[in-house]
Amino acid sequence: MTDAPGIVVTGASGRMGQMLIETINASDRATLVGAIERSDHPWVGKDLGEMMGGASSDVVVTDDALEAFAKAQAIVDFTSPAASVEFAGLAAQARCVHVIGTTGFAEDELQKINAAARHATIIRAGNMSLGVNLLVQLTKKVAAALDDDYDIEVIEAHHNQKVDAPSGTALMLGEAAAEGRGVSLGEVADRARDGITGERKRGQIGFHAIRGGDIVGEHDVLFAALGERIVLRHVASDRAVFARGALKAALWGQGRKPGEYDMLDVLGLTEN
Ligand SMILES: NC(=O)C1=CN([C@@H]2O[C@H](COP(=O)(O)OP(=O)(O)OC[C@H]3O[C@@H](n4cnc5c(N)ncnc54)[C@H](OP(=O)(O)O)[C@@H]3O)[C@@H](O)[C@H]2O)C=CC1
Ligand SMILES: O=C(O)C1=N[C@H](C(=O)O)C[C@H](O)C1
Repeated sequence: MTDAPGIVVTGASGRMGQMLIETINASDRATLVGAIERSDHPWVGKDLGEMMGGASSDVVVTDDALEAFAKAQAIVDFTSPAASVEFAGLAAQARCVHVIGTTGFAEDELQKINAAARHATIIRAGNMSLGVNLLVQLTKKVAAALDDDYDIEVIEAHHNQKVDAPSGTALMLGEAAAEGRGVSLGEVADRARDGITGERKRGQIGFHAIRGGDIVGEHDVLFAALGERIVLRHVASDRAVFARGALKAALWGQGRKPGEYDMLDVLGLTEN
């Protein structure tokens, strides 16, 4: 018998799903107790270890999320917005901590997650790495120190399988810059330049998305003024940084009261 919390990974066959499973299996602080895939997925009903190309394991991949969640203390979920909204309801029913790494949510989906957090402990962040969360705080500080003479642009690069843009991280960085400046991101964001756009408007925060090859995740926040530029940069070269953050979040959430938290809370980086 062990005190290590039992964790279920959703989207087990995905890029992050497999990385999370390896990270949990390598840890002595948590135990993998379930793996979820959609009902029509070829892994369902099969041994997880074998599906990942290794030795057989104690876990059989299932499409019955509620049954799996009922045996767990935490769910780690990097899937799709629609799936994460559904899992939030089920995790709340099962009284599990729900760690959400999924990005690309629409406003109404975020509201549903927020509603689930009235009954459940949810930790959601568009990027679970320590480095990006530090960059978020730095971005806020630099934006607060500079005026609108400094044009802010957020540039992100990802692999060619990514389906959402701007990335969740780029939006976190844009929010941090807007907060530092004391403005609402919704009012100053410029997410699509094409054709005769006219001159850049003072105070805008621009977003640019590069997609290619196997780029894991790269983010620059550019502050450009007359005669100088400041660039804050994070480069992820291994998805393990996200998986380690997600596992840390699942452990941090144990015994925490219901509510929606983020990685700044988990990492103790929230400013008073
Ligand atoms: N917050 C962070 O630190 C990070 C966030 N991400 C985000 O995580 C998400 C996943 O990324 P990635 O792993 O690269 O994507 P993948 O497409 O490789 O994996 C997603 C997995 O989720 C599964 N899935 C989707 N819907 C369901 C469902 N209803 N039930 C069960 N499984 C489902 C997919 O199955 P199927 O193939 O059948 O659709 C797939 O196996 C993205 O939103 C990405 O932006 C990624 C890295 C870091
Ligand atoms: O889809 C990805 O791969 C990533 N998604 C996250 C995002 O949207 O920012 C985090 C990371 O950059 C990788």
